[in-house]
Amino acid sequence: MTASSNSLKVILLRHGQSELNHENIFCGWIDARLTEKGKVQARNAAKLIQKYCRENKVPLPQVGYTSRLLRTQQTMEVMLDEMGLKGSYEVVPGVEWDVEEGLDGDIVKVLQSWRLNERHYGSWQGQRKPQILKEYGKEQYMYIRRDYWGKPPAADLKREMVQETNDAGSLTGYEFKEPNRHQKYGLEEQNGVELPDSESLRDVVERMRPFLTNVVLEMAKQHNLDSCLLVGHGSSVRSILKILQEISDEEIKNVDIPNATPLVVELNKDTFKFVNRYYLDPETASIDAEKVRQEGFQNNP
Ligand SMILES: O=C(O)[C@H](O)COP(=O)(O)O
Repeated sequence: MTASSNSLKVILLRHGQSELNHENIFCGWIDARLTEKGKVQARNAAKLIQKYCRENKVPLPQVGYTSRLLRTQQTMEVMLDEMGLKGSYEVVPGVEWDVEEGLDGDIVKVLQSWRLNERHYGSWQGQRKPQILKEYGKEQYMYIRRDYWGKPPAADLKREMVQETNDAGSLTGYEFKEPNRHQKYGLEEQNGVELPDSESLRDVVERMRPFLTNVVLEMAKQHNLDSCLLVGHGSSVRSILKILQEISDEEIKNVDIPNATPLVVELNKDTFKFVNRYYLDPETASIDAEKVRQEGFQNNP
């Protein structure tokens, strides 16, 4: 794909396959790690980005973004390693960042925000998708997974989520639980951030928008960036696309995001208006996106 000149290339991708993706279990804010396949996917994504940047004379990203969840950080680490780059990681608890801070040419500044986290899947987190499908039926299952307003039942934070140090088995029948929030999100708590116990896609768009506007696009403007690299999740990438491309509430229902295939969103450098969007491996993306949509309807992938 030939990039248009003088546009900002937001290189977006969902993390590589995680342990829970592999098990067909709803993950959300559970801090799953990448599988070996997920790491290989991340390495391949880096090679696609290097090829794209070389062929289009686009500088490799100087700024990167991940969520606060391990699977996006691991994906970023593998990709930067593959590109021969070093990353300097910093958590941004709010929606302000000193965009005038200089960039070090040899180091990629990687900002990490809870606002890039996957949607919170509420009480569905840790549950097997085929089981939830059976319990809720196809219509409700897909409404909650893909409709803009679909929202899972809230997690009982008093039980599933506070993972004490000696977590002797699950009190809720869950095999997996979120990490203890006071440990994982201490910075956010100190900044008075209220973290969710269940989210619709709309909720994700609302918490994503200020970070995109005040940090991601401001950084691009301040440093006249040609590209930036953002590693998110299925629903957080859908939210970013909805905002940048102004996709309707109806149309976003049909968007599924595959693991680890880079998606370039080109924006006008002056107005940040949407110009174009394309996968760097469209065939693989189309096949894998359909597999994502079908999760739960078949046994483990
Ligand atoms: O959090 C997860 O389990 C997945 O990223 C959600 O996947 P889905 O929204 O495609 O079911």
